[in-house]
Amino acid sequence: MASCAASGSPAALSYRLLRWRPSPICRFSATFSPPFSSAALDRSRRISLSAVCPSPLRSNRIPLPSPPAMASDETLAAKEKMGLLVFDTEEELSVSLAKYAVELSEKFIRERGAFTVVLSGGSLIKFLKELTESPYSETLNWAKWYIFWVDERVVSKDHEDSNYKLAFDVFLSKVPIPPGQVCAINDALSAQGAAEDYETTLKHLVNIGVVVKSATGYPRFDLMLLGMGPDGHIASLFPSHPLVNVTDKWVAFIKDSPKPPPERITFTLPVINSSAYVAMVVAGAGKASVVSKALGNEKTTNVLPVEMVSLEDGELTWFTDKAAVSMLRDKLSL
Ligand SMILES: O=C1O[C@H](COP(=O)(O)O)[C@@H](O)[C@H](O)[C@H]1O
Repeated sequence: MASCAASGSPAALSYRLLRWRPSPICRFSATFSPPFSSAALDRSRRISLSAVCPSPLRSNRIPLPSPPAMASDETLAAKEKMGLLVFDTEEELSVSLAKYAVELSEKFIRERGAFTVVLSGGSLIKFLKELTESPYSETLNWAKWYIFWVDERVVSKDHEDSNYKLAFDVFLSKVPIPPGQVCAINDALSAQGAAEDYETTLKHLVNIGVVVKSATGYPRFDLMLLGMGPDGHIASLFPSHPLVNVTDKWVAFIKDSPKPPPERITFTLPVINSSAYVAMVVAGAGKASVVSKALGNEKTTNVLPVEMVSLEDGELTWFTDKAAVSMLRDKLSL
């Protein structure tokens, strides 16, 4: 079994009694014309907000460009629900991401007594460091957090390639989330076995109400923290790989990942798209051209996995830095 023991804990069982009621999704309704900005926005261009939506969840979001005339209704709807935040520095990005996570943590714990958070590996993890420091390290209700991975490399948990190890070293070892609520893969299994086992664990957590079930029957995580590779991959869903089309599984496995190591497990796209909130955390010039393709308004035929993120009933926010949006900036005249 995947290593989280939440299934047996009394705390987890008590969630069975709680009913999920969808909370109002924060929509970005205010508009402002950027000067291209960043953390300065955080301080000086804060948009006044309605009471239902605390600030970092929707402030400072730069409206994305209008989709092409040929765009489908789905694309249009997805873009309407997207927001883009641009920061001068990675430090400022981390601070804003921490505030965002804190507000969502408070919201979900208040509403249903638990907060389910899905991590990626890679560069995303360094942006969580802020959460391990004061004041968040002391004030957050870590006992109610449940941690999952959107993808994992099929290696032992102490291997340098392990997404679990990366998250543990930088984040999890520094905050008091109960170990039984950290759902890592069973690293003794094959790729297929680990994917099936992780899905079984998720199904159990859905059954006992720790993880919410979406209207379409997939697990609906409260917050998914995604990274994006320079090729436009998210999780272990790679461009042109058949895994991007899988809809009959929650967790799939791959043995020919173009990025090493080759064996991995990954949430499928419908699980990602069932999330309540997704933060797409992308920094650095190496990702500028893919950011430009994903967020620009040109019509292209080769749709990248990152462009397939289109939440059913949730809110997607891009947390970026200036370097990552450098090519988009020209297109948008920011
Ligand atoms: O292999 C992976 O890559 C992506 C992107 O990583 P990054 O270092 O370019 O941000 C990551 O999101 C994923 O979890 C990981 O397994």
